[in-house]
Amino acid sequence: MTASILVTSRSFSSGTVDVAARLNAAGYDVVSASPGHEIDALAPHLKHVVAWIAGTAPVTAEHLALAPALRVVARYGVGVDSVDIAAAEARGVRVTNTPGANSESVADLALALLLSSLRNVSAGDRAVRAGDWGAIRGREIASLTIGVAGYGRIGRSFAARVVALGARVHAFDPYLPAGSDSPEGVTLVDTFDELAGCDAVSLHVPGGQRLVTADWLRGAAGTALVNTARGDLVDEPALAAALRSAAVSSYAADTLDGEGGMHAASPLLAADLADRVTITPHLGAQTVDAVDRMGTGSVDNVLAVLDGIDPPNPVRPASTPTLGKAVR
Ligand SMILES: O=C(O)CC[C@@H](O)C(=O)O
Repeated sequence: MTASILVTSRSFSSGTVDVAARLNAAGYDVVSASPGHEIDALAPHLKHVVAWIAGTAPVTAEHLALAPALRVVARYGVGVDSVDIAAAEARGVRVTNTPGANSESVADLALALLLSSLRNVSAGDRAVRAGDWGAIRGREIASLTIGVAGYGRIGRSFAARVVALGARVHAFDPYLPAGSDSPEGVTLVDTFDELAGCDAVSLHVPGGQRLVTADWLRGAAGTALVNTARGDLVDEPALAAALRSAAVSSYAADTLDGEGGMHAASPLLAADLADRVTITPHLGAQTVDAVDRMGTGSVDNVLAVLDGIDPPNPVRPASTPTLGKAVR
């Protein structure tokens, strides 16, 4: 019987590179299943598969227990907050990801969301459709100090973009070695709290932790908040209150807590916040360019593990840092 590889990422076969053909050529069947990772939908496949190319939905100990032949969970993307890495390790299942594959794409979207917020693009579109051609005032990006939480690959790419447009950046990343240098226009700060005073803040840190809490929001003064990372970084009820009190001027995010199923109940989707809240359906990595790199990278990882060699991008528990309070 041919061994099977399970694919649950949303866009695996939609790039310009035929990544499934590489798996077939190596002698594996490719089975696609629900990106929501519902146990009932996945259980019949998990029984047989030797590898799983996974999207952003959780990969839990329960899934892993149903997959006796599984040798590798390859995240199609970067974030591994969705994978129970300890449970995988305990079962001898390797976990891999594709670092850098979507950095430029996510940084582009973060900039798009920031500019959209600053210039009221969504609110303007809604106004026109409602028959209103009035003026809505925004801010120039070059007049702003922008906080960047997480100064890794994506944070740096985003910072470079806004500095090129004339903004100043304050970046926070506790994993930078003390005394690290930063490029012109970027000042490294010591705490996430220091970013609350910035005109805008963009989040580029791993999920599984709460950074934007009611406490942090008390320090905000009209901040435009952008989140292309993970929905659980934000206390959504507290943020909805901060938007209503104008402590936060806008929220533009590519993610919601419980996205892909539970997100419809988010307090951030309330009708009275619609002009100041913009949400996109996790599009950050969904470019032709990033899809090709994530597909190629995840296939490289899977084939290496199945060939019995070290994958190019292994993930270990110690390489998943946290900055805020854990939420799981
Ligand atoms: O769209 C995807 O599957 C990638 C998601 C992205 O957040 C990542 O973890 O790299």
